Amino acid sequence: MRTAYSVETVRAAERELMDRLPDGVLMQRAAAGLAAACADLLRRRAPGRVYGARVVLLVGSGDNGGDALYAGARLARRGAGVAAVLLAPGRAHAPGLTALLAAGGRVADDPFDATAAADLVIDGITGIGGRGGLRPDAVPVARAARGSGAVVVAVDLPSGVEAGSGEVVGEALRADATVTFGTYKPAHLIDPAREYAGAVRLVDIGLGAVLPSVPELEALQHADVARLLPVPTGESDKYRRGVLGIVAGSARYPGAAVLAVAGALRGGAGAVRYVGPAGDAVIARFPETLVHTGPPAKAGRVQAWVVGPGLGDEPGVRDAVASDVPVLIDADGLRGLDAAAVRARTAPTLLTPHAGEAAALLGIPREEVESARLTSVRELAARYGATVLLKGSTTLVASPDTSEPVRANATGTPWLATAGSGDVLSGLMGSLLAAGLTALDAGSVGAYVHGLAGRLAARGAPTSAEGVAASVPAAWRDIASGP
Ligand SMILES: NC(=O)C1=CN([C@@H]2O[C@H](COP(=O)(O)OP(=O)(O)OC[C@H]3O[C@@H](n4cnc5c(N)ncnc54)[C@H](OP(=O)(O)O)[C@@H]3O)[C@@H](O)[C@H]2O)[C@@H](O)CC1
Ligand SMILES: [K+]
Repeated sequence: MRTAYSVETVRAAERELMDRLPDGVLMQRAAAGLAAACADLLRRRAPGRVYGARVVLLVGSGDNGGDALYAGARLARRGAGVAAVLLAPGRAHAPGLTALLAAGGRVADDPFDATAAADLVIDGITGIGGRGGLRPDAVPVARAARGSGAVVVAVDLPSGVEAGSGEVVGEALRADATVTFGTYKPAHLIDPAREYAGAVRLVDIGLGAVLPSVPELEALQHADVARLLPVPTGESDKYRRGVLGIVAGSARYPGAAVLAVAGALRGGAGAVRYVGPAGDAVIARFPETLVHTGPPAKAGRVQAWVVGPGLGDEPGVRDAVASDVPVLIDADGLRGLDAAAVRARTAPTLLTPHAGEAAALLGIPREEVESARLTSVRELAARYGATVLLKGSTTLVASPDTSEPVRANATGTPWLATAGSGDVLSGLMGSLLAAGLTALDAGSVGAYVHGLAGRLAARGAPTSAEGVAASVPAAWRDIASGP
């Protein structure tokens, strides 16, 4: 599990730890880890060593620049040629600068000449103290660094991203790798910032001992998902594995029903009951489906419902919402959803909007959701008293219980942005709900498996929703077989 804490929590923990340690110890730990990571990266590039490599430090006015200066001093002591570009010359971290100069480093005469010749650039412009994207004076230098062909290593965070939300307002410096300290921050797990960070390495500075036990955000990894995937036992029959009811499809969109059923069957449901007007299309593709044409309430026993994919104006949402089993509501099911009725439910509810649907539910413009995804998913969960999965390049899943961390999933691929892929995801998560996973687990495990299936189906080329569904077993096997 990767866990992330808010900037406020990180700062409080750092204060507590600093009180127990001699001055400067934390920054030295950070700089040592940063220098070691940079040395690794230099060794992987021609000429394959630290000695003689050209390293440029981009140094802002805070401690993030201090980390860069001390790491630069360590690399200079190992024979690298280190030049510091001071973006706020009078305010650069003074002891760090002294250490760099004492180790044989220098201040760059011209930032553009220095970056053009660099093998490696260490971005120490801003870390958790940065606000509002790169400032205008930093932008040309950052662009020159990015365009230089040097490896760019971000200190703690790519400068210009919002540490606590993963937003990027204005310009940020895209890194090949990021070295962070003590704990991940939300920006390492949430797009678009996550994407700016490149490969993230976490350096232990002893913060774990003083961080609260519950993080703000977490991202499941293979081993976590493997533990949560339902596995049938000798005693399992179809009811124990979970019967999922699906209310989906319409005369106009029969395919959505077929794809939701495809996702559900690959998600391990013991049986799938389909309710709606697309029964013929469903049976033609999946003859094992139990088809029902009346209202959902009369369809027979299920352990969970999925309602909404391709539903158009077909009825059925109210029946599912009124049921006493877990319900997943997606797509057309979310239109005009009655918040009071959802809040009154006694069994778990999982809402799975994309940004546009989330915006409609919140009554705000889509761009506002896109730019504040963490806040939006939490707000929706609170308003509806439901678990909410907000789709996107990083999917976020929030429980209405605010003591639970929000889950972030980044296994997806842009190739998943294809018609019907969301219908497959609904069925898959519905199966997991029917198998007894909590809404938070069903949402985050479903998103993880679906994202991986998308990658396996695409392998760098376009794929279809059917292809994604067909790749779910391979993704499942990959996860279950361990790291
Ligand atoms: N605390 C610890 O124990 C440890 C902390 N560590 C390290 O400290 C970092 C946090 O340091 P920090 O708090 O000094 O803030 P930091 O990220 O350097 O930036 C703030 C400075 O930048 C400025 N500035 C703001 N926005 C800007 C912008 N858009 N563009 C340009 N400039 C901007 C702002 O100045 P001002 O607004 O006054 O002009 C302010 O001076 C953390 O990320 C980690 O790397 C590690 O050593 C481990 C131990
Ligand atoms: K940085």
